[in-house]
Amino acid sequence: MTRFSDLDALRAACGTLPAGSAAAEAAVQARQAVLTKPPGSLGQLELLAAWLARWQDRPVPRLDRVSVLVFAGNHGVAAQNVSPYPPAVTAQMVANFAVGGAAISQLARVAGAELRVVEMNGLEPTRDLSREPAMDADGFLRAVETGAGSVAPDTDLLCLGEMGIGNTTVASALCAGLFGGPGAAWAGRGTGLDDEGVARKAAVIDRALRLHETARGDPLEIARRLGGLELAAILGATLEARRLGVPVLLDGFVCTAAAAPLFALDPAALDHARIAHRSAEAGHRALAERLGQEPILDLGLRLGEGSGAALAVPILRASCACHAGMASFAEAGVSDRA
Ligand SMILES: O=C(O)c1ccc[n+]([C@@H]2O[C@H](COP(=O)([O-])O)[C@@H](O)[C@H]2O)c1
Ligand SMILES: Cc1cc2nc[nH]c2cc1C
Repeated sequence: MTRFSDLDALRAACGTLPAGSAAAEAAVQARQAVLTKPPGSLGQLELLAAWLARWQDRPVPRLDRVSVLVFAGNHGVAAQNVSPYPPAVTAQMVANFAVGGAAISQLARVAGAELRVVEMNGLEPTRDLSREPAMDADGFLRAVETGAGSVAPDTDLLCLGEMGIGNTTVASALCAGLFGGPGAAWAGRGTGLDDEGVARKAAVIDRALRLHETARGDPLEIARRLGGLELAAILGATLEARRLGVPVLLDGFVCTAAAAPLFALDPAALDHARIAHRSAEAGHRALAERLGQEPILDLGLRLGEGSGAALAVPILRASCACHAGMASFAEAGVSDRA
């Protein structure tokens, strides 16, 4: 079990990341070139097979064991009237996950993935980040460790998701803290705020940015002050997956923001993690661009729970099936001359 004694220990772990297998990626590219299709004609499916191979360190990638991990947490900033829903909904939805009644329950089943839900700190809220740091160092580091400790080493693909009323405010504050810009540049409707609600949310974020100004330039300190427990767990799980050779699908805006401090520390730190879909939440387009990623899907979802990540799994399964199962030109007796 990974333990981090202090923020410096975590920062050091973020500075020593495996680079993935260039040989496995090259093997996929070589095989793609002889399969019965014009070069490049499977588009993203070809690129995704190569990506999986690199991070699984397998010349023929596979998806036998796909896991969806949903971290749930509550947020002190929810007291600022930044969500249309009360924090009690977080626990109610966790109960709904347990009995299979949530969207992610169905989407994980469709994806052929195991679903696990991790309640952070008994769903006790963090402190209100517009008034004080959301977490102390110990609380932040234990949450990162919980995330890291939730990743099973034999996982072929890890889908990350979250549940937490108020956490689009947290994610927006985190983005503004990491990448700059006022609250208004990152605040969106979340679960359904009206225009007045979005303006209130932006003002709450601006207050938080002023309060935590001294943390600017220190991504982990920003994650501690302007983040949340389930976001810290997502950061920890993403980091541990890199160490274990497990490719990651990040769900929408909240998940991507949670992993973004790793990118701010090292722009290569999320090379093993793909944004599964572009959320309709306002800040997600700019965030994906900031991370240099084009999301795999764009279906207008704005749910969270890992829903977009689970939805991308069948695309990756198709990518693996074509790569492993297609015939070569020689095997099929098809002319490879254009
Ligand atoms: O991640 C996203 O793209 C996303 C966009 C809109 C809403 N959510 C979900 O909605 C909840 C947070 O919304 P809110 O309005 O309470 O801040 C939380 O449970 C998230 O999973 C998530
Ligand atoms: C009902 C509901 C379901 C959710 N799933 C993720 N965030 C959510 C927020 C609400 C309000």
